[in-house]
Amino acid sequence: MPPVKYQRGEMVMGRWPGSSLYYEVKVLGFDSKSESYTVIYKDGTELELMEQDIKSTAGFLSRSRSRSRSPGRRRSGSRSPSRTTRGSSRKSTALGAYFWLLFLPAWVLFMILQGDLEDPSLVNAPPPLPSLDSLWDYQSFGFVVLWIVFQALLYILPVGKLSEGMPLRTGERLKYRTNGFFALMVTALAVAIAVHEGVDLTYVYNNFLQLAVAAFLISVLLSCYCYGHSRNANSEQLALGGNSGNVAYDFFKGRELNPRIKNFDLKFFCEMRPGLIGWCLINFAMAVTEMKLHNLDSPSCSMILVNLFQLLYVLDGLWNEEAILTTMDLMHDGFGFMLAFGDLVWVPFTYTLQAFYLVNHPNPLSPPAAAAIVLLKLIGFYIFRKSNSEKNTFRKNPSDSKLSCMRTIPTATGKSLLTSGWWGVVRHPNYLGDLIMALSWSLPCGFSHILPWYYMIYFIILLVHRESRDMSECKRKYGSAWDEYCQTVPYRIIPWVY
Ligand SMILES: NC(=O)C1=CN([C@@H]2O[C@H](COP(=O)(O)OP(=O)(O)OC[C@H]3O[C@@H](n4cnc5c(N)ncnc54)[C@H](OP(=O)(O)O)[C@@H]3O)[C@@H](O)[C@H]2O)C=CC1
Ligand SMILES: CC(C)CCC[C@@H](C)[C@H]1CC=C2C3=C(CC[C@@]21C)[C@@]1(C)CC[C@H](O)C(C)(C)[C@@H]1CC3
Repeated sequence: MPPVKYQRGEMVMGRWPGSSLYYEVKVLGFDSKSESYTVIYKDGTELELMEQDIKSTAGFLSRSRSRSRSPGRRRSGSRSPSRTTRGSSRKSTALGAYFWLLFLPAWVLFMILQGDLEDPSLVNAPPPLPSLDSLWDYQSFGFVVLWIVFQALLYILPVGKLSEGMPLRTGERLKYRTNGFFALMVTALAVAIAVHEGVDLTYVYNNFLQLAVAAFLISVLLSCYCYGHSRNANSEQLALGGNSGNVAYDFFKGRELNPRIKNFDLKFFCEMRPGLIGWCLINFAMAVTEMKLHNLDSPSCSMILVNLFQLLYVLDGLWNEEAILTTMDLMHDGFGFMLAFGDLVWVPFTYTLQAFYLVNHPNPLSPPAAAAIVLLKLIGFYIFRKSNSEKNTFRKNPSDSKLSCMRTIPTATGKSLLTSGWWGVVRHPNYLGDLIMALSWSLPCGFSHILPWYYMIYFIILLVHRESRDMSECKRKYGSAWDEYCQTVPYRIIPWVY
């Protein structure tokens, strides 16, 4: 056996995988079987490196001093060592951010205006633009602020469990008040009382655009606040992806991983409360509007299905609120415009488009068609729930007795990867279940227009992109163990297809 060149605890220069950049790392150990060193970077990333990817610090520094930044502080897009490539990739990253900052709000505006048309066919696109002053309404803004404050009050109530998040780079675990289900129940009660007292929910349908504009303004203010807040954050509190140094890009992606006002976690709150619960309230308001507009005694079958399916999705998310703590957004993404806008505008005002569409575009369903759609929803829900629960239980306690018969692959980080159960079928079984459910949400709206299929199309793009992002992230984290997992489980989302 060759002698071990670098000793445990020694500071050396480690090559960042896939690049020719070297950073200062600490040697944690040597595995004689794979002949690789486990090293830890300054930002807490642990990787396995071969000897040829390591250089002694003394020899290296004399040659190049300037390359010793930790990867966490690297400019994004700087994987290539060449200056010109770095410059141009930073420029395109910034351009991309400007594009999304303009495109996303414009897209929501387009969808709402298009959905409002009597015939929302693409041949009638683009819809006429409303006047600027008709977009702003004090009352709508007031309602949105009230809604968020109400949800924030429910969130801080000392009711429900205090759950621990995944360990941060510092090893610290943040605490989260997981009382989302309670918040939904109290909100449902408050809405029931309001309707009983004569509050007219058709207001939501009639002022849908103004409410969306108000939520958009709040998301912009919130993103600005978070960007400012991140200026006081230390490097360990910053997300790995949102610190390129380019203002537009960092504003969009979010610099700080877990911005908090005392114990109030802005990312967790926004992702799980105002938008998600607002989605159910808006759907319900659409059902009420449909009844009023068409003089119905009850909402149409399609409207009931869309309402119940999406309500089940939100109920499930809030019931298993703790599981969000092991998702990519909570563990890795910064909180910036993308998530603030996504949570406060995108979710409540575009995920409700099917219900919004059905108000003026009824689609009668035969009982067998309705039964088939319900069955599809249940299959999707089963796969989604089982796979998310398997992963969450495993991440919380890998030796949980419920998982004793599961096969796993160990990784250098100490975490293992599940290779049986749903995670042995495809690499993202939770996405598969989610996509089947998305299909069941669009089917009740029929095939006359593409608008109610928008969610399905968007969701395929989102999840395919998320999957490849997660793949690179896992490859970075787990190295060869991830390759082994990919060989064992060759399909990404759909068995034998993709
Ligand atoms: N309705 C909507 O708009 C959206 C819904 N979603 C849903 O949210 C849920 C969460 O999604 P998301 O955060 O994207 O991804 P996942 O919940 O799938 O989390 C991915 C992480 O899981 C861990 N992991 C991957 N493979 C394995 C394995 N074999 N064994 C154990 N752990 C593994 C890795 O993290 P690590 O190893 O570090 O623990 C990986 O980074 C999904 O159900 C998705 O469908 C997502 C986006 C939008
Ligand atoms: C604006 C962009 C184009 C896209 C923004 C994406 C966000 C809207 C989504 C990113 C991950 C999400 C999750 C849920 C809602 C949508 C966002 C915020 C989720 C809370 C929905 C309910 C589920 O049960 C869940 C698993 C808890 C979801 C977690 C991810």
